[in-house]
Amino acid sequence: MYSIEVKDLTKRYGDFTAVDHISFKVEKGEIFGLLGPNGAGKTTTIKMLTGLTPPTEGDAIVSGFSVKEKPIEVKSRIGWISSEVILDDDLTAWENLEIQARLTGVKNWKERSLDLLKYFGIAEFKDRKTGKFSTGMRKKLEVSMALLNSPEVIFMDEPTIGLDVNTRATMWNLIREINRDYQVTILLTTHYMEEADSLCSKIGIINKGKIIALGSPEELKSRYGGDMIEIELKEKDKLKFDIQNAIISDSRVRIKVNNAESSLMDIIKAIGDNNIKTVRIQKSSLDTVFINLTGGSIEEQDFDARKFYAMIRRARR
Ligand SMILES: Nc1ncnc2c1ncn2[C@@H]1O[C@H](COP(=O)(O)OP(=O)(O)OP(=O)(O)O)[C@@H](O)[C@H]1O
Repeated sequence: MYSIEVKDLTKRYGDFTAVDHISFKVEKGEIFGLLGPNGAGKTTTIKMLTGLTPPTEGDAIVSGFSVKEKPIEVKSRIGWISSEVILDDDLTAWENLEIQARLTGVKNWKERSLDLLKYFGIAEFKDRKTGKFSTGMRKKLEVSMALLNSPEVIFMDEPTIGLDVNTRATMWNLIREINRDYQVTILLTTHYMEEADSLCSKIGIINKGKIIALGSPEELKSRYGGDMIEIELKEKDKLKFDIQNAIISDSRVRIKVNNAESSLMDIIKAIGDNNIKTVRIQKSSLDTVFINLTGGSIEEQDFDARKFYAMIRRARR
């Protein structure tokens, strides 16, 4: 049984195709990750799946309703957590919950809110203004708000972007716990490989509006993975020959191999150990999957996004 069925979903802005005929299914109770770099089309996909923007072509059935034909029914049955600020800092946690209840038409919101605040261990702070909340508490409140209408599916757009390592770990636990305890299906977007790898039972890798690979993290790694040897050269001009499967950018050479340990000595000999500054081995990961599929890494393509979100965080303080 599926909570989400996406078929040829497409969004065009004028001549530009932001999301290009994507199709995938998310089983009930699954944590599905849409993994891709900045500008890949993740937010646009979430906006279509949550009924916020209509698709140009294709459709998706979310919680039994078409996002194209019945966006209001979809909206009332789902939870949504965006990467942007959604709490009103001048209001208390309780007041934020009340607004959410009114927006989503939840009748028994007081009882449900208290249960959720207790579940997340923040009930004692319910009358405190959220401006005084720590980032971890804010995340717990945001998740409580998304669960208020007892949704079958929760959408999370970049749920841990800009969070420090500890808060990110807290958020990962929250996601696993609500998936287990509230049996909620979760579709999250991320550009963090380790996040998709650790949390998601199934991943769709999205790049330039297209899903380029679909499967469990293990399936993707065994199908498209491989080890990566990364060598930093002392002088890049001295590299006078071609190395098979090498990606060269400035003084950095990345070489895809089946097994790093068994290929390393030959590669070092070929480059010449007097021209090598550092050597790093990366075992098969979703990063190598992405590099193998696109020729570049997600991190490199995401430089601007991270700067942008760091700026938002600074502005928020
Ligand atoms: N309203 C819009 N009008 C025109 N182009 C848009 C609009 N919204 C998004 N785009 C473009 O569509 C592409 C996909 O954007 P989207 O925000 O979905 O990407 P993303 O994968 O979520 O990346 P990010 O991590 O930056 O949010 C980008 O090139 C973006 O500039």
